Amino acid sequence: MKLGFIGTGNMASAIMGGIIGKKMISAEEIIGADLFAPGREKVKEQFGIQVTEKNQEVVEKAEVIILSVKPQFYEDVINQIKDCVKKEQIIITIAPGKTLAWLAEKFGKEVKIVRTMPNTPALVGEGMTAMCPNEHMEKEETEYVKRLLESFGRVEVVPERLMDVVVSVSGSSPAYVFMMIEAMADAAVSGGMPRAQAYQFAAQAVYGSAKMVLETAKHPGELKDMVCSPAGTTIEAVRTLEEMGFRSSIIEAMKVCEEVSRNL
Ligand SMILES: NC(=O)C1=CN([C@@H]2O[C@H](COP(=O)(O)OP(=O)(O)OC[C@H]3O[C@@H](n4cnc5c(N)ncnc54)[C@H](O)[C@@H]3O)[C@@H](O)[C@H]2O)C=CC1
Ligand SMILES: O=C(O)[C@@H]1CCC=N1
Repeated sequence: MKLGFIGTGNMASAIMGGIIGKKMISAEEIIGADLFAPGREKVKEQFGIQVTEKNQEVVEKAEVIILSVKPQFYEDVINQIKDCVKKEQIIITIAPGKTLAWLAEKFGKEVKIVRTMPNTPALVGEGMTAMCPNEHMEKEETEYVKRLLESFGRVEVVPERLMDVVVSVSGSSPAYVFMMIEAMADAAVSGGMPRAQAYQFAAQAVYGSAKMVLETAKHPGELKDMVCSPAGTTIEAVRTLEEMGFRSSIIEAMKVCEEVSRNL
């Protein structure tokens, strides 16, 4: 087995979908453990991976292990597996707030760890992941993990101090973007557009706008100005958004998100 997951919920499924979809690792070489039987069966059926109820079995069989349980369960899981983890295995963490220092203390021995923060667009190969290897990772091992993570989107190695910011700007942000798409579609429905069509229009507009930011390297403000014709429709929408605190509500929400991550 090349890859193992402890916890086969939303984020693990998104990563599995991305990795298998890009043929980076085949489903037969992936094993996942979950306490919850229907959760295990779901990924077995959806992706064709091997599943087990025993976390230790994942550690016995996999070369790279992703700890994909909620942060609150990290300590229990680490206590369960730490004695079976071998020196050459690589542990990837995806939980907010769980620092490399905390992880090292909980494992209590030399373990290769890469702290990461992915996001659910991994499922469609458009994830954004930050990674931060510990001191026991060799250069080639870090490169291998980076390639693995790149199979489901973009990856950046960042200093660990930025990890809580990453949670708010990319780990959690798909939720805010989905809310915006939902709200945009609701307004379009209110204007008479059928709902399915409204989601398509709203989502494609968000997707295309994001692509413009990434591909033109222009300042987002300049791209916004390009849409606003004098005395036109858009500038009135922009004025209303400013009046309703659109940008400050996003900034404030993200500061709270960052703070929660720091304290988990
Ligand atoms: N959902 C997201 O968008 C993102 C989640 N994350 C992180 O990913 C991790 C997992 O989050 P989700 O997938 O959203 O949660 P989830 O609740 O969908 O999945 C967690 C899974 O772990 C299982 N589980 C709980 N205790 C276990 C144990 N002791 N042994 C084995 N399995 C156990 C649960 O049954 C569940 O299926 C969390 O640390 C979260 O912060 C990181 C980035 C994005
Ligand atoms: O909500 C959470 O705690 C996780 C971390 C980033 C996205 N979801």
